[in-house]
Amino acid sequence: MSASQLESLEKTLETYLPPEELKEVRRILFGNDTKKLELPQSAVEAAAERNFELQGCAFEAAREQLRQPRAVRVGLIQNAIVLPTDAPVMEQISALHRRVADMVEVAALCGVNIVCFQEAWTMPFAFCTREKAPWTEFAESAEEGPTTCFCQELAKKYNMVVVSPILERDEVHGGTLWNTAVVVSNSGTVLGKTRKNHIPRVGDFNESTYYMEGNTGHRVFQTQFGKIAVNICYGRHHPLNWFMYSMNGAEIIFNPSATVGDLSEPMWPIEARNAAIANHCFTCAINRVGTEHFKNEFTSGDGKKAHNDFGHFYGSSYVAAPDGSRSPGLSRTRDGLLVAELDLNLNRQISDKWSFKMTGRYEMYAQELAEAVRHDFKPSIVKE
Ligand SMILES: NC(=O)NCCC(=O)O
Repeated sequence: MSASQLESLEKTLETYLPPEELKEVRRILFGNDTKKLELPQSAVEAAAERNFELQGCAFEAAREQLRQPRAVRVGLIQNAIVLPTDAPVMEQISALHRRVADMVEVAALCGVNIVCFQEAWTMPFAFCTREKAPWTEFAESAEEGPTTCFCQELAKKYNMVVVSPILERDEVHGGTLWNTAVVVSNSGTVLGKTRKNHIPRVGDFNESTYYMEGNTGHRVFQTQFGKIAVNICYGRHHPLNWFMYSMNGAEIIFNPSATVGDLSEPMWPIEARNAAIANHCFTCAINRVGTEHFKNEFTSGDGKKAHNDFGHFYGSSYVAAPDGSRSPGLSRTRDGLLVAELDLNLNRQISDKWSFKMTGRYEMYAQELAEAVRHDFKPSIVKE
């Protein structure tokens, strides 16, 4: 069986394990079971008609005496590109707008409050080619570009916060390019933008040809539905990156990504989940699906043969909670919408239980880190 044929880990476990064993395996692998979220029949039918997977689950928290539950519904959208990578740029963008609009409409039927798309969602993930044309033409203004205007319409129409990760062109700073997530409030105004802090230089992910390390720090966006942050793709390998969003108060951290099986699949289920545990918050990891073919061959700089594709983007988008539980993953092969209801009260409940924010020795780390980044740093090693 090829990597792109396996539907999902959960489906394989369900197919082959007897029910009692499956329950135990699920408990050990995935933590407390999430509740299945009943979704409207109209949404289920629309998803089937539009050929994408729809899953719903709920993370519950204990009832408290002084606080009401703080239920918020997030929607994670994963999708394949619609047109071939050599179709005209504007046609590719418009086709993706139409596809995602169809999926957001279903998210609205499911009562989603905050929706997040995958990294660089308006384009093929062409950074592997290291060619500038035509890929830089996909870049748009974060404030006024056609994609942001499109998201503003969706946000207003559905009273939904929209997190839209795009390739940004910043005309204020000489037309520079950035890997940026635009956060559009449910009122339709652009709340702000946040840029990818870390650039991969691994395998075919050589994105430094296109944009620089982000300069927006670890900002958190206060929305009507909670405080959110966006840790874009490769940032998920950096525990301190998650940590700093959490330090600024993030209750939900989205991780819009583009990554392939050969490179990262065993790490995928662990990293965002571990971040949720370590930072007492919810995390939402989103990855695109499909295999994208490029006209011109490129090499990975590893002595192997040149090729025309990255390999298989394995989807598997999921939500993780601060108690270590997680949602089922979306398919490895199909477009999908995951609707998860999160009771944000769980963050403080788990924080009160495990107290990582109290037991963390931040002053000590800060002091030692400040020393470690100096050019004349001497590692603290005790020798005989
Ligand atoms: N887009 C991106 O940052 N990909 C890097 C590969 C990975 O982090 O798995």
